[in-house]
Amino acid sequence: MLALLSSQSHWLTTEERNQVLLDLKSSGWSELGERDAIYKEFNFKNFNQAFGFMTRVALQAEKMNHHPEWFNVYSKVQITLISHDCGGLTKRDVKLAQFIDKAAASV
Ligand SMILES: C[C@H](O)[C@H](O)[C@H]1CNC2=NC(N)=NC(=O)C2=N1
Repeated sequence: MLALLSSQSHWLTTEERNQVLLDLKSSGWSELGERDAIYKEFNFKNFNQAFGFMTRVALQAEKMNHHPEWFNVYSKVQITLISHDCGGLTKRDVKLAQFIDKAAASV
């Protein structure tokens, strides 16, 4: 059962987690205090760019069946990533965060 759980949830080992958090923090993500989640704010030139970015992220999220918590006003997009089924940060969050950074860089 434990093996099943860990393979389904893609938990990070402590070592992976430390390395990954270091990388994510250097690219502007931060750890949330109240939950085991990561957060980043993106600012674009206008709504069109912000929503184009969100569209690309949405398609990837649907493909991964892993969806962001996000908030958009005009050119600003605030994103929180957490694996709800696990109640914490997993490899799926890391993978989506990396996709999100690439998508934001290519706007
Ligand atoms: C039923 C469906 O598989 C689940 O609700 C998925 C959808 N997307 C999800 N996204 C995130 N971030 N966490 C989840 O636990 C999650 N669960």
